[in-house]
Amino acid sequence: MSDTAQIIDGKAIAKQIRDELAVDVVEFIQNNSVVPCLAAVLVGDDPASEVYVRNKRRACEHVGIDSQLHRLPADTTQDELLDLVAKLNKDNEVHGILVQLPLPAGLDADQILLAVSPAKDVDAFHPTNVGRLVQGKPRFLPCTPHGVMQLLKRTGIDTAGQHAVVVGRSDIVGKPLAQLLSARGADATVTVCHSRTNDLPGITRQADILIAAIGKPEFITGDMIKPGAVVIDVGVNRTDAGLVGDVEFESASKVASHITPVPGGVGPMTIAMLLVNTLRAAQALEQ
Ligand SMILES: NC(=O)C1=CN([C@@H]2O[C@H](COP(=O)(O)OP(=O)(O)OC[C@H]3O[C@@H](n4cnc5c(N)ncnc54)[C@H](OP(=O)(O)O)[C@@H]3O)[C@@H](O)[C@H]2O)C=CC1
Ligand SMILES: Nc1nc(=O)c2c([nH]1)NC[C@@H]1CN(c3ccc(C(=O)N[C@@H](CCC(=O)O)C(=O)O)cc3)C=[N+]21
Ligand SMILES: [Mg+2]
Repeated sequence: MSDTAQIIDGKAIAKQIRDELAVDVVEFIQNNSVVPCLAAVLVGDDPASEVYVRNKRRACEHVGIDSQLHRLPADTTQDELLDLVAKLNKDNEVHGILVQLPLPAGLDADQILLAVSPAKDVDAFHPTNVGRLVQGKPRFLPCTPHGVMQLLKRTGIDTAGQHAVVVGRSDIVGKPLAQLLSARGADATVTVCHSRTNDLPGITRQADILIAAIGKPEFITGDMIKPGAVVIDVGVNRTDAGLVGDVEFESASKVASHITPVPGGVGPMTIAMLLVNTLRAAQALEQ
């Protein structure tokens, strides 16, 4: 076995997906005389959110999808935000709606996400879309989990029968990813870990596929990884040393067979899958 893992190049794979999508967008525009459009809602001035929203809009532009940015001040009220969402729901020019999280303190994210029309819910955060996913009848796949599945698929990693360990159980990443990995077709055997898990290293060392979605810089170290495992790092943590994942890349890459870098791993895939969902929303709404 080699002592250096193969790097899974999320940036390159995301570009490949965007290039494929750009062709479909052209065809959609020719057939419908309508340009797919994503509306992003950004409340307050969280610097990380600014970066993500800027990246999302740039990616839209590259594939021929229109984007709108609705900026609201940090002191926006729940009713003002609900009004904007209602307006976007009704707007026939808008196919996808994304309310950037986290929302400033005082706003109730659950109520806002519930107000987004499920047909325009390109994040797949609405309870209807979450329920459809769990029932195996998804309309949209959640972007980050779908991005992870595409990374595995396009790297030629077969998940069937493999033990996938997901560290993290958030609604955005851990939970839906466990769902996708264990779904018929993907067929992994999934263990979900969290902050109350006993003997985490003992469990992560059993993983054929280890996914870190924790939000703690370099938390997963090489000694927690089974030799030859595939390691997917979802974490994005800003530290004094720059942007790092939830995996200590240096030690992990000596043990793993494949590993995603941060940046340039899962992050660009999340954005690519958002664009895929926006075209899908436009196709369903315009047909
Ligand atoms: N690349 C991308 O596109 C995206 C990246 N991210 C990044 O992924 C990371 C996770 O995000 P998100 O899921 O939203 O985070 P959350 O904070 O919502 O969830 C973190 C999860 O990690 C678990 N956890 C925390 N500490 C430990 C520990 N010591 N041992 C085991 N489990 C632990 C928590 O457990 P418990 O439930 O018990 O609290 C929780 O389930 C972040 O770095 C975020 O920035 C997020 C979205 C997209
Ligand atoms: N409604 C909503 N939908 C989301 O999908 C959503 C959200 N809210 N809130 C925050 C998280 C986080 N997230 C990322 C998207 C892109 C990168 C990304 O592009 N990362 C680059 C680096 C970017 C940088 O330099 O900061 C990379 O990893 O290479 C990271 C994280 C989406 N999220
Ligand atoms: Mg990344």
